[in-house]
Amino acid sequence: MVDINKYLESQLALAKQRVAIKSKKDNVSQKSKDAAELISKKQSKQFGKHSPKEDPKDIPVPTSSRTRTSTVSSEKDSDDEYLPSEDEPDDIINIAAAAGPSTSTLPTRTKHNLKRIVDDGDTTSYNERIETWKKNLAAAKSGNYDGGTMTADVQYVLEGNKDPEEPHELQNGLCVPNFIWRQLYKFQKIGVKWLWELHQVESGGLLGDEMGLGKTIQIIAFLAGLSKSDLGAWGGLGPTIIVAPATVIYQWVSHFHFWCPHLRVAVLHHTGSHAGNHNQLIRDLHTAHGILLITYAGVVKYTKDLTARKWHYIILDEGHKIRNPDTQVSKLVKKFQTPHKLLITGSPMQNSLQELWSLFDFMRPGLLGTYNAFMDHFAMPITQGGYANATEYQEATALEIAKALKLIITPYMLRRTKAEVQSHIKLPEKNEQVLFCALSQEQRDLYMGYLTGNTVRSILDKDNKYGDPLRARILVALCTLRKICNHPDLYLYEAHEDCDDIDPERFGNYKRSGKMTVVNSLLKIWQKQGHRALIFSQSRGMLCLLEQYLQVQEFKYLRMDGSVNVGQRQNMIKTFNENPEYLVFLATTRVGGLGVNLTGADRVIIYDPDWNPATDDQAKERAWRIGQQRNVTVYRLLSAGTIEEKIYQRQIFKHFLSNKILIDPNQKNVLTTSTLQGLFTLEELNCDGDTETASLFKHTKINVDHNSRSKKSDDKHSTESTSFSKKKIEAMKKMAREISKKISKDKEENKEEKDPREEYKKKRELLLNPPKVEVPEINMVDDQVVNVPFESILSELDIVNMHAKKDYEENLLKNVLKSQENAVKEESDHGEEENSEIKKEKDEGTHDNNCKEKSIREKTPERDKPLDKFAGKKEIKKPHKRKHDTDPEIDNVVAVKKVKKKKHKKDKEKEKQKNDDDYVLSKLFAKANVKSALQHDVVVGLAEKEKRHRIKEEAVKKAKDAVRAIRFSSK
Ligand SMILES: Nc1ncnc2c1ncn2[C@@H]1O[C@H](COP(=O)(O)OP(=O)(O)OP(=O)(O)O)[C@@H](O)[C@H]1O
Repeated sequence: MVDINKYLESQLALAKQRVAIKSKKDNVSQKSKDAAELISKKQSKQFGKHSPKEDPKDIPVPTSSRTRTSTVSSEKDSDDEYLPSEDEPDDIINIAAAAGPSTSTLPTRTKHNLKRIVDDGDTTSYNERIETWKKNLAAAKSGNYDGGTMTADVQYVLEGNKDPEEPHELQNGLCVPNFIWRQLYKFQKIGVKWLWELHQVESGGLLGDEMGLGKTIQIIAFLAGLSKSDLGAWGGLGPTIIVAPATVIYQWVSHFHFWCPHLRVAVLHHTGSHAGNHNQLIRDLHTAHGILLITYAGVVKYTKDLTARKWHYIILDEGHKIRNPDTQVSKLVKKFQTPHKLLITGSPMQNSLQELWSLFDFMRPGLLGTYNAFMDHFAMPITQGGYANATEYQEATALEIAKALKLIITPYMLRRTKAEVQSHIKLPEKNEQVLFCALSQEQRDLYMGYLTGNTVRSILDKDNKYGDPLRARILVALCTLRKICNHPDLYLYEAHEDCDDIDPERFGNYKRSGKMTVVNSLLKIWQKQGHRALIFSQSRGMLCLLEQYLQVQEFKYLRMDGSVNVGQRQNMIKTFNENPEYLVFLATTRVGGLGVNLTGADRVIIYDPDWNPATDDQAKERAWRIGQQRNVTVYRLLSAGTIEEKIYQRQIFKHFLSNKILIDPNQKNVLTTSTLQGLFTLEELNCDGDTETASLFKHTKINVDHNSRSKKSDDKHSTESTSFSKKKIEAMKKMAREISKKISKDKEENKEEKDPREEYKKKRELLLNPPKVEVPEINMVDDQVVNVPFESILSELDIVNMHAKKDYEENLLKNVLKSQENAVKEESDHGEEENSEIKKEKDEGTHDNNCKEKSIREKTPERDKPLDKFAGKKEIKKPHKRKHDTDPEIDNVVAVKKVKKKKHKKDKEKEKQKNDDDYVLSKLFAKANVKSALQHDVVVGLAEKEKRHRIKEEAVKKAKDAVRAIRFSSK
């Protein structure tokens, strides 16, 4: 039976730890208290302007004054950028302003002389383009082509095909030009056929393929088909409107010009080539049955003139922008009178089910009923059933309703994931990690100062004597905390905005921000390794600091945010993709993160998380898409223990919700809603050295061998356990299971007595003895902690971890050690096998290392030796020093590289990426104060799903082959 004294001892240690944390919290510097006071006062004044009677939902969030770092005078206030996201701003035309900051502290940004893409708004330039295209085509046909603007049909002819007009005819007469059709992937052809089917039944639809799978080309191929087929009332393709975010409208132009050069494509925007009256352009385009490209803001602006005409097609690119049914633009796009409404988005559902309703209300009005009916009968039960504390009945109901909803929407929504079509597109690997970065001492001090300041106190005050709108206070406080997480100066210069004594040496210095220190390490390693990076931040202020850093380090970069002219964005992207001299593409998540192709980069940093996971997902998908040749690694940076962790947890919940409808109604949730109090605390690392989220999702945690850590590492939280070999941990788990069993047995024996710790034991057993640790059923996390209240999980995990890791606990377990002997022996044998394998390796260093280790072991005093027979295994597994393949100068390379004989090329590539990433991680752990790392896609439960899908696909393929084989054999 477990010794109750030991149990109490561990509880006591935990309590002491908490007291220590609390006393640390009280230790906030005067400087930080003053700053918090100043800011709280300013914020208080802003709250005072609002009437206490206002409905919290309608309260505009007060905007505080712009930070000094902001470079563009006309930009919106930076607080907006930290709030739950809405639209990206259209462009701000004043490029000169964007070229340099207002203070002399920042170096001037280099201006890039980028060419623009010209649309067909201006009749003369349109006619010239058509002339040139026809000449090129004729030259290609006659063999005299000397390198003009390339189009898909010219390419087709140059490849030896005679007739560029040759169509590929689909059932019922749609003639897609063969020069496009042959270029489509199989799943894209299916997409075009699906669009054609919808057309024939006069229905709208949602093309929801995952980002980067070529939705644009599918739409263009379909429209090209219509325009080449003499069908229906419009005689083929009638006038069409495509609404798209400002950043991608010129991407559409260039795609149309390449794939479908005969169509007239004009941009209705002040950057477009049309000089005259907008109504004239609308009229011309309408008559020419052309394509009118317009931004979402443009729809609002020109709505009267646009809706006055009949259009054949209206297509919304990044159509999730109308996910809120109450916005003006959502209401306006629904006014167009045509059944042919298409919506394109890689993130069909981002936050809630009401969004799905809004999208369907545009392209298939009535299908999901009225808003109220849908919310009552579908959205509410599904959401309720998703909470971790849902009853069994609620869960079952949610499941059935989610299934029904999926059935209803399936015919009108086509969504393929990259995993599903991987065999067609052969995308390289992607590795996605969440890095928990420690705050710098200064950030920590400021953070605590603000938490104990007036604004936060007023929020947490239950009586809310202040009478001003709580929601506004919360939002402002959250924004402020997020600024501190990014860099102290984003906060401090708000506090001291009237003061002019900026120290240029100190201002924006990367060492003062935990996350920037990580960025610094990453970029330096990546530059050596030949990688190129995208860095996304929510805030332009932060972008300025990052820009300043890049300039100081003399890293070549490009920067794109709302201040860059819409007409130039496409060329900026092209320049980055084509010129490897640029190490970094810096962008705001909302401007650079949507719709664009940035495959020139193979590394992505999401500097700060958005409340909406889809915003971050969109951003990271800029690099991992068709056209990418190299393995991609994505790092999401989170400041450990702060509001950013809470945002990440919220993201996971939202992921769960959209997966439930779009992928698998069986998905279970793991998190309950966190309390207000929880948002305004600074969590300390637990006794395991983990952050809150890392311990919650500990099975997705990436363990870097700490032998590869720098010896100088001052990480006092690093735990002994992390250097245990996998097998030792496994064996420990086995031991832990034995204890659990023993506890259960004891409990059984004393069934009559109600043990107050019964509940605890049950949960502990669940945690210690998870049903499937390595291969999760649905979501690794679900299996273990579902139905356990969020708050209680954390403290219990602490105890469990201590049980599993402390030596004294191992002593306590002596009574079960015997039963483990066989297992341990087995492992020992296995270890010896490995040992002999290693010995076989011709690397002489191996032997040396083993010898060295042996001598060290001999010198180790008895009490410091590893406790049991694991010791032998640990020595055997300890990797010999090996220089990293991509960077021979650096020691301390990633260890635990198993010796295997033959590997396939793909495995090798995979391993190389893993080693690259492990190496980067080991450096980060050693130098840059990264506290822990999680595998993001595993956290959101998708990786497993994708794997299973692939397995299933393979199985189905096998079955089909088998059927074919039988048929063939009978013939
Ligand atoms: N069949 C194809 N042949 C060649 N290139 C292709 C093909 N399909 C897609 N691509 C390329 O893949 C990239 C991604 O395509 P596209 O921008 O249309 O993706 P998307 O699905 O619209 O992504 P997002 O949702 O991020 O906007 C583009 O560079 C495009 O040119």
